Amino acid sequence: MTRQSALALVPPQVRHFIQGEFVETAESVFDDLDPTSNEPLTHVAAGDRETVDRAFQAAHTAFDRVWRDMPPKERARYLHRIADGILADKEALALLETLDTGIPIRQTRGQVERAAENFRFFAEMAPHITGESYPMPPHFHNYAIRQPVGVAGLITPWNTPLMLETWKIAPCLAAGDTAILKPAEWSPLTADRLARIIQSADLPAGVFNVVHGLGESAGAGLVSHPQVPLISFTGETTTGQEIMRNGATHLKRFSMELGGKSPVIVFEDADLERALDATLFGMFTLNGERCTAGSRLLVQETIAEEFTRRLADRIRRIRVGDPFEETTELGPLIHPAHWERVMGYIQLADSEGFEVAVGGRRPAGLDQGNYLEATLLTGVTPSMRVATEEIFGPVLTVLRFHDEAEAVQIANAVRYGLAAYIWTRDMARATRVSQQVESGMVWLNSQNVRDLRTPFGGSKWSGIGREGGEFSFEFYTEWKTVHVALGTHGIPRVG
Ligand SMILES: NC(=O)C1=CN([C@@H]2O[C@H](COP(=O)(O)OP(=O)(O)OC[C@H]3O[C@@H](n4cnc5c(N)ncnc54)[C@H](O)[C@@H]3O)[C@@H](O)[C@H]2O)C=CC1
Ligand SMILES: O=C(O)/C=C/C=C(\O)C(=O)O
Repeated sequence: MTRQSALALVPPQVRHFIQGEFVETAESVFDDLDPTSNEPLTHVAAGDRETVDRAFQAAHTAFDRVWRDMPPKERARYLHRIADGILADKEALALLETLDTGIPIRQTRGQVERAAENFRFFAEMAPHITGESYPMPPHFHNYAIRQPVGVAGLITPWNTPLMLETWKIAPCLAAGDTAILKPAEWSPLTADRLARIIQSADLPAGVFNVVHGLGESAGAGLVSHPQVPLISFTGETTTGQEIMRNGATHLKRFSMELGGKSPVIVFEDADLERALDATLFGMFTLNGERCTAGSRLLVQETIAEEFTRRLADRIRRIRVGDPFEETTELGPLIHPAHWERVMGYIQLADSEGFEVAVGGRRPAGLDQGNYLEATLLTGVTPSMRVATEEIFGPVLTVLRFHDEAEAVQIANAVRYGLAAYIWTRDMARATRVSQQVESGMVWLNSQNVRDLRTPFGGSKWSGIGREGGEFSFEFYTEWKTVHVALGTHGIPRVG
């Protein structure tokens, strides 16, 4: 029933949204696939450099004529209207997100609420973008203001797409910039629905635009556009590297939210029941396709056997199946190519020497689509590929450590540095380890609970810059310093 309702919401073709309209273009199209069957759901316009430039002209004009100089409170009113529109359309958005990504419906509902909250949060911040004052009596009063920069290119991935898109669009618009969103090609449906909501909110034409298409054409077109000064990117580290190379010619400003291989460190004195719940939640929700997933479990050797046994029991009970069923906990992965990639890691068991303790196969009875059992890999050592590379699927690797020093050493032995989760009742140790671990974010005795005011992002190969609260505005605005002479004090004479 819900699946039928979702199918009824799919447009016959997903089109670009430019200058407040869904536009017809003569370009080619590509298929958007249903992850439960890999049958096409619809066709999507494949934007190119020309489409990007058309969107740029719209966004640039709107920036210049309407948005940059609109009082922030008025901008905020539009953002609140968009949040209202998202909430009013919550079930449709959740259905489309589940249809497109395979994320279970109970989880996509939460993601839609977070998308609305992203708009509310930045709407409330918009009037509070302040400057700095530097009095220099008696001759000068200097001050610095933050101004919008221009047209921002927002390039987003396919995992939890609506939430991640709105996490960029909301601060971008709140800051006074205009936007061109390039959604991921594997999950374009909620971006399309969001454009309809934004159209109904009467946002001035051109302030928000969507160019669909492949990374190498539409995405690359945005990155190489000479007049788009900002690129906010979330996606794979290797893509981020390419984007930085391609954007270097025009000295773009980048925000980079990249991959992760985050450790969950469980010490023997931890509240093991809660640590178990949090490990399962952090790894297996969003189908394991979560940038901050705690995908490397580091357990102290004294409790490793018992903890791993309990973990394995719970992982066997994870309900894999139709993402529209309310009881489903793990749906199909996004795309057959991604399924192959994740399976490729599991198939390294013999050559690398680890054990597939739970899962690792297509579940019985789910022959179509990209289903995979929740998987636990044991006997993993720190240098194995499954311990160092991002798998980005429902695959948890378990490693053992002897003491605190070894835990930190293993935690830091990867290129990534997005998140870390530490479980211990010894707060002195928790504090020490949180300071030594190389990651942008740490959660102590907690799962990934979000506070939108805090800096979100990664160190090392997990990113450059931070999103969230004031940190988003650091990216979407430019400081300008103004020096004001207060009198006619002497100027050193030259010539
Ligand atoms: N640090 C963070 O906050 C987050 C990071 N991610 C990361 O995203 C990845 C999964 O997402 P994917 O969609 O597979 O990433 P991806 O890097 O393949 O694609 C992301 C976006 O970049 C576009 N793109 C690809 N090549 C491009 C190019 N040459 N120029 C411009 N745009 C290009 C794609 O079309 C897509 O819209 C994982 O590595 C995950 O860890 C995902 C969510 C949050
Ligand atoms: O909460 C955020 O702002 C971002 C979260 C990102 C993920 O959970 C993800 O990409 O999986």
